[in-house]
Amino acid sequence: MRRSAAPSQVQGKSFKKTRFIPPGRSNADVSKEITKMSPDTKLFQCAEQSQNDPGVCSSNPGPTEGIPREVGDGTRVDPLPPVHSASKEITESKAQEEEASSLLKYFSVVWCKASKKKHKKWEGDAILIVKGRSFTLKDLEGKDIGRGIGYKFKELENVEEGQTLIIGGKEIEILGTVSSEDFNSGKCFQHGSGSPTVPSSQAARKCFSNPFKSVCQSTQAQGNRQNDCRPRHNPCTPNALVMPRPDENHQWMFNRHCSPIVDVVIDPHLVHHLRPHQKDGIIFLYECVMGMRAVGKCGAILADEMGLGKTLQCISLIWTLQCQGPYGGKPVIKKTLIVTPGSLVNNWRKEFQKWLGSERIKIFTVDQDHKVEEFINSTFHSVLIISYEMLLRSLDQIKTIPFGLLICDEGHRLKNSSIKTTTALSSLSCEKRVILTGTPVQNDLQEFFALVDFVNPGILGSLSSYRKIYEEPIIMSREPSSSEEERKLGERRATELTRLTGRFILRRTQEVINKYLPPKIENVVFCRPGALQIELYRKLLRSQSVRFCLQGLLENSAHLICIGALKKLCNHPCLLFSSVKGKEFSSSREENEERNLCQGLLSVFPAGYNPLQFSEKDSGKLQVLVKLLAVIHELRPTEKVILVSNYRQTLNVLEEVCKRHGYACARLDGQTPVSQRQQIVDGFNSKYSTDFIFLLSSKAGGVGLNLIGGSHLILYDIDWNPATDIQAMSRVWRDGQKHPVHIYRLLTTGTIEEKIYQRQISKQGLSGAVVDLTRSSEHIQFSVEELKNLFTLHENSHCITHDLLDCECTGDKGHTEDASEGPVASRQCQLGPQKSDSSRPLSMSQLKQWKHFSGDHLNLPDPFLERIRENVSFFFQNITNQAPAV
Ligand SMILES: Nc1ncnc2c1ncn2[C@@H]1O[C@H](COP(=O)(O)OP(=O)(O)OP(=O)(O)O)[C@@H](O)[C@H]1O
Ligand SMILES: [Mg+2]
Repeated sequence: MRRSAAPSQVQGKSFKKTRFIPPGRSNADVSKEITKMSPDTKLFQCAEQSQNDPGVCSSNPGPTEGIPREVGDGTRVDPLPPVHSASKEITESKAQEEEASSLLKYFSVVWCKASKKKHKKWEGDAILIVKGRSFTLKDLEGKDIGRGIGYKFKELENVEEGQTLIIGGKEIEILGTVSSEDFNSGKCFQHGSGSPTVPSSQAARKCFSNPFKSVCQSTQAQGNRQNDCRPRHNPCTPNALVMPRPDENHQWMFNRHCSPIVDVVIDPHLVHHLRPHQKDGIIFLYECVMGMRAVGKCGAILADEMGLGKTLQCISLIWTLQCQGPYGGKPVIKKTLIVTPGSLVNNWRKEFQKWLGSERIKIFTVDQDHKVEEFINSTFHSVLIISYEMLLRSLDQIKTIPFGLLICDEGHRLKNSSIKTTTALSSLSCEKRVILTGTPVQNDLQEFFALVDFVNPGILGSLSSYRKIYEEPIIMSREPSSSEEERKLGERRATELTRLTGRFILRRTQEVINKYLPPKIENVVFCRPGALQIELYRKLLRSQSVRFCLQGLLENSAHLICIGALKKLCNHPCLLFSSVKGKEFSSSREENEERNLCQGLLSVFPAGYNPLQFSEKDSGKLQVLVKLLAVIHELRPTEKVILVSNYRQTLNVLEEVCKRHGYACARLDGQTPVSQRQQIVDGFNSKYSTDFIFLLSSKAGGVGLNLIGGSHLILYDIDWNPATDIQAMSRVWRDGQKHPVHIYRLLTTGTIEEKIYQRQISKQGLSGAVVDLTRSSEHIQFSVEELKNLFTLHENSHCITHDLLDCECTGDKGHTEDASEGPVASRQCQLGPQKSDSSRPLSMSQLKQWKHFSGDHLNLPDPFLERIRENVSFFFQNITNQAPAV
């Protein structure tokens, strides 16, 4: 050991007698500290040579003094300490050198600035990493707060528990060793995140075998309390769903008045309806919000796939917590706040009514006529349902209400901690927070942090520590250039992050309810473009704007205008015509550019063309649509159709088609007042409805709606973002649907629509992180190569998507690729490989396994497809659940 560097020699005797008052220790410990400090206190040199201990550096001059060096990550290190004489260095054995390089130890330490002050306090915890002949000191946020290299192996090897050292101007005390397992997983950095007090709900449930025996023992002492502490529902009935009882830790923390423990039992009226996964989900939610899964944290993320009944699970939780509690039977909460997209406010009310009737619980929904004040003044309403928009407007009032539980429906919108809504909701004092989302939450590590930190603030530390401890190592490990060591560290950190957050995130996939659902027949239909469409398409591709785009000469969003024009043309040429005719006086730059682009096309339209009297023959897809509607109407007169487009103008065209053919229709788009939306949905779902068609703008109202009144869903156009389409498709194939569900995705053969579809299902589209409803196409970047591909019309192919699949068939035999051909490609979650997930977009190789036929195929297996074949060049079809009797 370097005696020359001992504090007694460097800093004089006063330092030797330094008295520490470490946080949380009694004065009795101080004498021990002193003994530890001297003479064994070791002095190390470090990167963070503090200004106030110059003596450390200069006390022992040596050969390398004054030459700054760099450590691995480029950090400049102060001059190496003159630790040993040159001759000693030379005599160090080679074997020792080798030993040194394999030395790797981790210690938990406390630290404070080294000073001569009498009364010092430890300033924080840290992790000391001793590696080879160097050390690094990291705070619990993962930040380096000290480092140094070039020590003698022996010095570092002998570091042990209880020692007090000075390194880089910091005084540290070694508290204990940290296993490499705990370091690699990042566990040693976790503070305050708590560990599960209940390992699993299964284990917890075991202790219920005889609830009356141990629970609520009616001793004399409990006397009058006996009646209060009986479970609200009998936990002994065969189907009783009993919540896990709190363990001793929980009781110690929350049962301050030593009330008797009472079983919390879900209302049998609800249990009767619950699916098995919903029962598990309710136990999960209960454990989370009661703080039984992570000490001191009461949040949960329920990320079940769309249609799994997240609403019912929450209603069960609310109803239970508002009436019952484990301590003396006292209700855990009094009031609940549910925040949801505007179009779902009334859906929530309906679901409450559906499952609990109107007497058990009083719901208050905020709208134009019903303000938050009414809820504040009401004594009998206990649940407030409000839209995100209204919440922002009434935040000050909402803050005054002591909500016990906060539920954020479609909560993936809180993924950005800096947006207004997240800030507003975070400012509420309510600790029990639940996020509901059907969208996977683990695809982006920063968004993941925001959601987790919202429900359980601080559980992953600060954002900067999260980045250092999890995000950076995980991302680094996925770089092709990462070392073996980096790869392993990243994997371990990812595993640990999953373990840590897995306690309060639950996701189940569609498969769990498949058996309760009717068959689903999905079709991708490639429609031949009409003659006018082809002519206009060619002309558009030859336009100056497109040529400039391909030469990279146009700025900003010019390519988006060209893409927009092509998409309109695919829907119907009349939409292009209207872009010129309807907008002569537009002041917006985009509209002007679009008008200029389309102006040159007018000569292609027949003289006297009137867009309002459009012909169905001018659009391949519209022709297919008209025939499809006719055959559904004819073969399934009692069934109804949802017709989806992303554009209001297209919905206008489709509405006009409905009128022409005498089909009654309902419509919901971005302009439909929020207050009317549920009524429109209910009207359509009702068996008394005379509407045959529901026109839906997927962007406006797709999320969360139940449109089980319809069993045929036609996606008229395609969005860049597969999540938009997946959301729309999930509206019909869900609990309550009685008929086999038919889904038709219409694409115009050889055009940009096929390219968008390919992008949706190819790796490129997926790695662009578009599996997310809140991302819009404006953020998609295109290379010139990609634009060239987008701006090409393939006139001679039946289906360029099929051509890309490398499938050997010619589309004439109803070909299906052997499903055993290999693993199906899917997007990797940043936390590691995921289970199959039906809300993820289809991949190319999955598509290859679908049945596929060319339009010329002789025996189409489906009467609906048979009727439209004349205008169709290719079909893909996939049937989930058993084959329907079509
Ligand atoms: N156990 C059940 N039995 C019958 N119907 C159910 C059951 N659970 C839920 N449902 C019904 O299933 C439909 C879908 O439920 P819900 O709207 O809660 O889905 P979700 O999980 O919120 O989906 P999304 O992510 O699309 O919002 C609703 O009509 C609901 O009433
Ligand atoms: Mg929902």
